[in-house]
Amino acid sequence: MADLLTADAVREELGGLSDWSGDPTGIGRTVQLGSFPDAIAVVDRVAAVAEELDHHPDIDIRWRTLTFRCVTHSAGGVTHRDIELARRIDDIVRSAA
Ligand SMILES: C[C@H](O)[C@H](O)[C@H]1CNC2=NC(N)=NC(=O)C2=N1
Repeated sequence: MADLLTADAVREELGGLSDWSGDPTGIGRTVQLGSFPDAIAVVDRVAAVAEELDHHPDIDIRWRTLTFRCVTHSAGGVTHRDIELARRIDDIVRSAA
């Protein structure tokens, strides 16, 4: 489960995550919400999912723009846990947009 994905595997997974970019050192996406409270609400929902998965994204908050970065810190790179977290973040962003 904590196995590092190869560069090819990361590229392949990114093919199914059209808003994400990255490489084996990490994947990320940026999203702009309608307001600062809307952005914080998304962060709050992502926090709940991160706790559920016991896997946490790095989050940069700038007014209503959020940047998520997913990397498995303990493994030192991207694993399937990051891909799953990215999909769950997309679900939340989609329902907030
Ligand atoms: C003990 C617990 O599993 C951890 O320390 C988790 C928590 N969330 C985590 N999130 C991420 N992104 N990488 C980790 O290595 C990590 N470790």
